[in-house]
Amino acid sequence: MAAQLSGVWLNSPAATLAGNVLHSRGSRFPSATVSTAHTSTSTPTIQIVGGKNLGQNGTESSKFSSTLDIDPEEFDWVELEADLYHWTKALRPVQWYPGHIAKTEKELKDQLKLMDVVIEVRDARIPMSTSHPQMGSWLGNRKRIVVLNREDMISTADRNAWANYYARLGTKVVFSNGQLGMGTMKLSRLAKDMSGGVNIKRKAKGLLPRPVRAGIIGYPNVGKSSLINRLLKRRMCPAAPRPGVTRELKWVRFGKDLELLDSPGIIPMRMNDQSAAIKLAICDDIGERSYDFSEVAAILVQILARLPAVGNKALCDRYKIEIDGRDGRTFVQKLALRMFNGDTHQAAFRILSDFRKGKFGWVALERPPKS
Ligand SMILES: Nc1nc2c(ncn2[C@@H]2O[C@H](COP(=O)(O)OP(=O)(O)OP(=O)(O)O)[C@@H](O)[C@H]2O)c(=O)[nH]1
Repeated sequence: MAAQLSGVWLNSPAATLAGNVLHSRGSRFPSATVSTAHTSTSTPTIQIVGGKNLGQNGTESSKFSSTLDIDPEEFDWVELEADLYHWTKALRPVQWYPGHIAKTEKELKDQLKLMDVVIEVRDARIPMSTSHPQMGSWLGNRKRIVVLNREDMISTADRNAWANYYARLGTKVVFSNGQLGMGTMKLSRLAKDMSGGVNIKRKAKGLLPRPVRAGIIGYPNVGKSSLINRLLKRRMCPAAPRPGVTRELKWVRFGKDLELLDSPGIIPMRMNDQSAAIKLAICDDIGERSYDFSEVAAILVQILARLPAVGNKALCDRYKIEIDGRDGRTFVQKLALRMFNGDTHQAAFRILSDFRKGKFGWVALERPPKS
């Protein structure tokens, strides 16, 4: 079954960035060579820069030109995941399970029987980490649509990879932008089409037709309420840039033939997968009290340094700090010393918020398994 895709295929800055920086094929992890090749003494002041400006004196670009010589499509995501597993093992575990989530989980299970179709919203940057491990058993054979929201925050190549993956699985997928509304009409049409059988059965029993009921569920902060608000063109559900804003389940009507359930974000009681937990923290999809900013930013630096669409060079260009091998912790400390009077929390916050704002280009932190 072909994947269902929303209309707009964006040429993201990440794709452009990757296109601009692909020089040649070379070592698999060129980043390791950079720290020994560069000395920091040539950087007089720290300055945040964006775009393609390669440095204050124009020479740094050549020193770092070898950091991105890997074909993004050849990148070994499995190896990155394996490293991420080891990096996160030593850290304090990230756990977040506020009381309202336990309550929601229970209520959602009760409401499931009312739903004709379940719309599972995920963060397009981390579709695997925003997939609840128990979702399959809760839903059983229920009709399901997977929504990859925040499509604006990934590259075209990321999007194509996920679209192909879901097409292979035969899963209905819609890419959406909950801020601007892209994909929402497609989603409502698909929900109605998939549930058309409900009213055929009702008619056969002599019952009047009723609106199709679609439950919108997913991790915190992935954009569930925003999608509903965009569809309704009204702010019916609370939405804000932090996890845990929606606290109550709420059915709202869209036209005469669709009802949507907005629900608070759910997350496993115990996050066994700490790589996923760190990615949730990086993407701001988990309460910020649950993690240490410096640790999470250090891991983010290590991930970004490895990603072909970002690499050491983008980090160095932005902060005018070289990365020592793959040591994100030292990078955060150096940034703290240079810009924030030694305050690593502030330095970490800057790196995380730069990533969340797309200052390194729009890149996904996950790609689907190859087969
Ligand atoms: N860039 C971008 N931001 C989005 C998108 N969708 C939603 N947002 C933003 O993400 C934040 C969270 O959106 P919400 O709709 O509150 O998320 P939620 O899933 O309902 O969150 P909970 O209440 O925690 O369950 C808001 O600041 C939205 O403006 C999108 O597609 N792209």
